[in-house]
Amino acid sequence: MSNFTSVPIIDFQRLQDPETKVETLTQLRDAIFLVGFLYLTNHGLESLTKRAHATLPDLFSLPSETKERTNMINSPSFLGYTHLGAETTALKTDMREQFDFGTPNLPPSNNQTAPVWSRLEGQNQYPTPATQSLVEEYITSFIPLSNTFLQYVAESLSLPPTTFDTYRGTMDRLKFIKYPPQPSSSGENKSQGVGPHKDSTGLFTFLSQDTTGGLQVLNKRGDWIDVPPLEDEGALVVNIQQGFEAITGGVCSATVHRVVAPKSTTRYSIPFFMGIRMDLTLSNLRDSARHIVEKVPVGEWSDEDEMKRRAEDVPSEFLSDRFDCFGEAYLRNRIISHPDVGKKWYPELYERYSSDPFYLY
Ligand SMILES: O=C(O)CCC(=O)C(=O)O
Ligand SMILES: [Fe+2]
Repeated sequence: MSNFTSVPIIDFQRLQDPETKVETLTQLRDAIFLVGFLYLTNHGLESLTKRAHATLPDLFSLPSETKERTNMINSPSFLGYTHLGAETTALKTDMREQFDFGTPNLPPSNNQTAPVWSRLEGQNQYPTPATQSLVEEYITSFIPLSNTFLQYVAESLSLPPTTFDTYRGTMDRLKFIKYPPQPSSSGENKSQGVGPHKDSTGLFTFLSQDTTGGLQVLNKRGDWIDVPPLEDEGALVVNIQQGFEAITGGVCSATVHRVVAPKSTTRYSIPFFMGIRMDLTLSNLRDSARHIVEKVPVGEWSDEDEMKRRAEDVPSEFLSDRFDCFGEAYLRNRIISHPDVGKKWYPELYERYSSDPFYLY
């Protein structure tokens, strides 16, 4: 990551228009290489995201018994409701409330010998039928957008458009999040909406945020850079996840980000997390990294050595030999973020991960 001071804007229509495509692919490549975050405008799903946001105040105002009936504690797949204060990031409590959903109607895995992480793909818990239809429509609409985007990313790196298609997982994730206001008097401990992290469940995240603000990304100098809502309210914030970082050997790194809790208004956001194949092993990842990195032209980069170094020794937990495959690293992330759920469904892994400092951050 370089010392960027703002997040670039990529116009999706200009990527699709043959007249402007080449120029926009260059902007996309710079956003991917240098920042790891971008705004995506004119993507065509603006009315859907607007409609989804309009439902969130009522959804979160449902009686707590209704929300609690869908508590994530019921789900070995970490799908469902998380009340305020039940999630931890970077060892601190996040001041947010949320519903996690996954791609609906996946075939159930009945295989007794399936690896433990295959339980991450499971059934949703819906608080209302209206939420179910909204979630189904939302995920079904974001799958083609994210797939097309992934092909443009490949093209922007001078790779064939389908280069990353085989890494695509079967389950994407969607979250509806509420950040209630935390007045300054509530103390330093409560200013964390979500703590510093890299997204860890897949390839790219597509986030729809409201007009409140609070999302920040970390540049190489260690400065937190604001990612404010744009005047174009339909813009999505897109960022690289650890899965994409791993398959590109760190050439495209996942940028650390956080949300500072709002002081006086409620903030809502909706991230869609594009899934990655969970059976990828460390050697698959290393091979793909080598194969992809070799082809990415670094010539125009001002600092070729920096690029090579990143490609070789990126500190990605998904390239760590502590984990056999991506699904295992992903499961560890879920267990650390939602310790109560982890303890219930995966007691041995919970013990291992929570007693070894390596696993905690
Ligand atoms: O709410 C946001 O703006 C970001 C949320 C986020 O980073 C996450 O849930 O991974
Ligand atoms: Fe995130």
